[in-house]
Amino acid sequence: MRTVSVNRLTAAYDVGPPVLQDVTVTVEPGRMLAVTGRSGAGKSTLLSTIAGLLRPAEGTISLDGEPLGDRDRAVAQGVVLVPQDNGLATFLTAGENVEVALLANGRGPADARRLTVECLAALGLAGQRDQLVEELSGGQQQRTAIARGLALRGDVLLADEVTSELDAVSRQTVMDLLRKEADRGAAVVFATHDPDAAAVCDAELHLVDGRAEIVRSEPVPDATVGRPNSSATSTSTTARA
Ligand SMILES: Nc1ncnc2c1ncn2[C@@H]1O[C@H](COP(=O)(O)OP(=O)(O)OP(=O)(O)O)[C@@H](O)[C@H]1O
Repeated sequence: MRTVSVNRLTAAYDVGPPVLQDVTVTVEPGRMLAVTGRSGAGKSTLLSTIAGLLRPAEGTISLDGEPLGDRDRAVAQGVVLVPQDNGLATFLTAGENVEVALLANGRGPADARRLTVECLAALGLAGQRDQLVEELSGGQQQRTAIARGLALRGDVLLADEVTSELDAVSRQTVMDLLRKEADRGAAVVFATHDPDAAAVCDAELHLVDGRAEIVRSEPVPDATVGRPNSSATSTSTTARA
């Protein structure tokens, strides 16, 4: 399992000013970091950069001290991304989406089938396995993407607003599953607008216009999804999550 170290990261797209500036954060195995901030603050950009989809303009990202490469290398390093737009192939079934990802990841067919069944069931989608993604509801699609991300058993799990279309019960299920991933030893980075979901994470990195402005580095006592949030904050820009 690997520690993610983001050190003085500045990131920019081809056009426009930097979207992230001087962001520093560490996520250790077994911990969950919430990345919060208003729409456009840079949450997805941070996750994309950790995923290897966007190269840092300045600063570094490393896994256990090993520099992160491009997306292919990040995949080989065990970095799993559940993207905001879910990234599913709509012309495949829910089961095929999960299974194909596992086969591409080097799992044998029997193992891929077993994990697919297990992970879809964990997300309450046992009955949707043979249904085309384009026929699923938005929330079911989101849960399928999470099932795929969990099935890959990454060392690092990047979950980009994966509870945005879910009802309270499903949201709680997903947060429990993300916690299980952390308990398995993964470093979990979870971008969210939801203060309750952020509060059940071990630390919180808050982005304002691409700068890390507020960081909570300790869990919120007794935090539960669905209850009012009472997140603590500090002024440090480094979270040892
Ligand atoms: N592919 C892109 N090319 C150019 N600019 C982009 C691209 N993707 C995002 N941006 C810009 O980067 C900034 C940060 O966007 P990002 O998607 O990271 O924010 P976010 O915090 O995830 O927002 P949201 O909560 O709405 O998903 C925004 O100003 C956005 O317009």
